[in-house]
Amino acid sequence: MFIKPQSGINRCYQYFLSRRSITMAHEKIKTTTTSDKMTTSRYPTGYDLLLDPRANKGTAFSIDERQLCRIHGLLPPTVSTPRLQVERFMENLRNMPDDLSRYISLNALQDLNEKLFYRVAMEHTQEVMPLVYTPTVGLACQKYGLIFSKPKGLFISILDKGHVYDVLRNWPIDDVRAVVVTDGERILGLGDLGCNGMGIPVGKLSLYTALAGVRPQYCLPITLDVGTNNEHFLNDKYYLGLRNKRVTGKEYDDFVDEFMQAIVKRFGQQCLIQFEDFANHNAFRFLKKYRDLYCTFNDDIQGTASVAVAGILSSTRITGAKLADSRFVFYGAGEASIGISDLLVVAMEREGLSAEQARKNIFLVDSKGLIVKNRPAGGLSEEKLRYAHEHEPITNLIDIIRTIKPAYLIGAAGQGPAFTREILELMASINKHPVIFALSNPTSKAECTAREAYETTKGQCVFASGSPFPNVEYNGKTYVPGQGNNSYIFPGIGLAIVTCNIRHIPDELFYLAAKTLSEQVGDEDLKVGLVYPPLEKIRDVSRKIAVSLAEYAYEKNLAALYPRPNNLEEFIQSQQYAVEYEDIVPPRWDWSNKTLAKL
Ligand SMILES: NC(=O)C1=CN([C@@H]2O[C@H](COP(=O)(O)OP(=O)(O)OC[C@H]3O[C@@H](n4cnc5c(N)ncnc54)[C@H](OP(=O)(O)O)[C@@H]3O)[C@@H](O)[C@H]2O)C=CC1
Ligand SMILES: CC(=O)C(=O)O
Ligand SMILES: [Mg+2]
Repeated sequence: MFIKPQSGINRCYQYFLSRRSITMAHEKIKTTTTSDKMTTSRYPTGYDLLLDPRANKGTAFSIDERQLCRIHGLLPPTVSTPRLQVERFMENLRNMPDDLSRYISLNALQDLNEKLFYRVAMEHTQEVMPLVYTPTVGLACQKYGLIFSKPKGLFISILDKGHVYDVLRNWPIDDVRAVVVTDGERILGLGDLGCNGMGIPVGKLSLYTALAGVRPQYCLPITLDVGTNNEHFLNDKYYLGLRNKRVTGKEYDDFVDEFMQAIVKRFGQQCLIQFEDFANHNAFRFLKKYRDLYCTFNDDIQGTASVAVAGILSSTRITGAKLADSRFVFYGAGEASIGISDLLVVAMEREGLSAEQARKNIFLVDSKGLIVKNRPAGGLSEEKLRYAHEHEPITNLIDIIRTIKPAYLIGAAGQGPAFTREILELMASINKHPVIFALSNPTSKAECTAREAYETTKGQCVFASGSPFPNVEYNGKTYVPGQGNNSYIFPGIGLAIVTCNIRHIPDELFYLAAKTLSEQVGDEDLKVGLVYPPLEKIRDVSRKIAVSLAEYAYEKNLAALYPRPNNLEEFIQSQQYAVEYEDIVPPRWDWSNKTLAKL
């Protein structure tokens, strides 16, 4: 496959892409066959086979395969089982000095042997997820200029304006079905990390595969580099992005427009475009602008809404209270909090309230205090205005809680510890089972820790957090904090979309996903405090979410895969990525053509 050179892209990079395109071309042949066997005709042989992450099995190649593929002697003589390979890798991983080293090592494994990487991630999800995702991915983004090794996605810069499609053509796979895109302006709660934000789409798409079984070849991480306002990076010699302040206004908007159109031209209308970690002032605008034109959603607004509402629905099984009778205080009034509030309104409507009545139960707090109609500082966006109360202004969170007396306190401000001992005690004095969600990421930005929440409320609270916390032993009981993170939602949504070609993503899908997720929480989970299913079940949970979304999509004529599979669950399961290595068999002699047959 020939790749047209792009000006400004160095030759090594071109060389890498052309090598990878050969690999991917092989991959394409493989995915269009029903056979589960690899033949030597479809994969590189010799040393090149060991450099192809999709085909490489490392020490698990059998002796026959080694001889057939001319790699005999390139590996030590003992053949490992995949199980032993996983154990060996985990042993090494655990011996590493810190989490950033572990992140780098996992990244390297993904580049070397993709199946082994996903086997490790699937069999050790609890241990590996915090390394490829929050919190470690936050640190990895901050250090991206130092640790970047091989491209895992596309960097499209504002200098490519007018040629975005040409850059997309450099991606060597045509059948891309899911793109996660960021412009790096609001990476977790860490702010503007510019081009270094690439770690986020890469991590999110790894979870598409590890948590839902979306095939990795369908996934494409993209960073739009329009500059950064982060002075630290502008002065950092290792920073890899453009060294200019962010381009804004019409030029930026036109660039994003061009990007959206180019994705459709390159990969088709059904290609999912997940917006991730755009700053507030762009996230809501783009969602409104593109939601009816493209197969797109904003994970920070809609995915987060879905996971939080799932946790809220589960929490009612512990508290016994109806949502309609509960008050909610959100610390933070941005993408996450507004998204959750809007979906919460839908949930309360299902309990019989009108939208207006539901909004009366929801109180948002932003950097200027409680959101009220007669705010002296003014400046309420359209989204905030929906939740503005007729109330006197209050600026202090503890005073707000004292006045509102909420059952739920949900943190998504990205400001770090804000739920003080006094606040947690106050919540416990108002409620038998206060619900405390500390959703901000990474861990350093969480509003409180799991231990602080359980200990201060004497084990009475229902707790979840955006980044994981270890179990807490308190008063002879083990509490298991759930991870209220959109990673419970977006992989299942992605799986439904890529398998059933869902063209469009209405809000209802996020409510459905929340309900389906909450229904997967068992009584035994609730007993230890979990409002989400345990991570070990995540692949099944994601599939269940995908099935319920696909059913809805077929009902509403939104799915383009025809004919509709009779059994959606079986069909979706059959499409999930398998980590088992494929056997390599010699090409068969085709007697009719007297040639070596290609399967
Ligand atoms: N667990 C999960 O799945 C997810 C977690 N998050 C996390 O949530 C956090 C926020 O993300 P997002 O909503 O997208 O960000 P936004 O920038 O959209 O919103 C941040 C909000 O916090 C408010 N805020 C800032 N400082 C304070 C303060 N001192 N007191 C009260 N409010 C304050 C801002 O106020 P103002 O409007 O006045 O500027 C704004 O409303 C991040 O840490 C992110 O990682 C996000 C998505 C998913
Ligand atoms: C989880 C996530 O999407 C965020 O913190 O931005
Ligand atoms: Mg995000």
